[in-house]
Amino acid sequence: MKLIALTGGIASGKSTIGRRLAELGAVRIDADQLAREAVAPGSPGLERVAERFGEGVLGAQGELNRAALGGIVFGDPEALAALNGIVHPEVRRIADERIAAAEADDPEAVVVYEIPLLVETGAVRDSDWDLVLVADAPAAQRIARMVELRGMSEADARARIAHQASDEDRRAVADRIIDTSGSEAETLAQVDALWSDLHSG
Ligand SMILES: CC(C)(COP(=O)(O)OP(=O)(O)OC[C@H]1O[C@@H](n2cnc3c(N)ncnc32)[C@H](O)[C@@H]1O)[C@@H](O)C(=O)NCCC(=O)NCCS
Ligand SMILES: Nc1ncnc2c1ncn2[C@@H]1O[C@H](COP(=O)(O)OP(=O)(O)OP(=O)(O)O)[C@@H](O)[C@H]1O
Repeated sequence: MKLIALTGGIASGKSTIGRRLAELGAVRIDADQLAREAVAPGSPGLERVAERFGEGVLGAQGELNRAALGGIVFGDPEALAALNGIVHPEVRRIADERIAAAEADDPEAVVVYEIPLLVETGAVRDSDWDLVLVADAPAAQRIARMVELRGMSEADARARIAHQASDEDRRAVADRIIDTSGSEAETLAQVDALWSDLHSG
């Protein structure tokens, strides 16, 4: 098995790269999705979140009210650390389970773990990555994408970026960088080249 960590700042093209790798045959695991599973309705994770942050973070159907919880934790580092302490170990546990299952299914599998907060959560040190892959485009371009493609305000887009690790910090842990500042076709061509490198020698 080859285990790849895929990270990048917001709107840097991670999902575009992850989807292409999956089309080429990789097993794709998405940390954001696992973080949602960790606090799914009825999960022990959600129960702990409600104990810590109060019933006000639950919706009418007992589901997580993400906006309410976001309002509490983004702006209160202690609260965010408490939330991370509940969610991240669970994400890690599920990820390890999925990675082991992929390897059991195919010992030659390429597994791509898409994790936006690879640097921020310290996960870059936690696992034995065969390759750390970083999607990289200038912040100004990513802001333009968030504004034009997602209808976000420029101020919101800037605030999201300001909360994340810096491009320099991500580049410092990269084994390979995909430059996503060009066209989407240029991004995909770099992914295809990476895939053939993975399978040669
Ligand atoms: C607080 C929550 C419920 C808010 O949900 P919401 O859907 O409103 O926002 P979303 O998850 O899209 O996050 C928005 C942005 O905040 C940043 N962010 C999210 N979680 C974290 C975190 N733990 N630390 C730092 N930044 C974070 C990211 O840059 C992200 O792009 C949610 O972010 C959450 O559960 N976070 C903790 C779990 C986590 O770390 N998730 C990230 C994947 S491991
Ligand atoms: N060269 C490029 N490479 C990748 N994506 C591009 C490129 N040019 C434009 N885009 C567009 O930029 C947007 C961001 O891409 P994507 O969703 O893959 O990013 P992401 O890093 O997964 O985002 P998020 O952090 O918000 O999950 C998409 O709408 C994509 O079509």
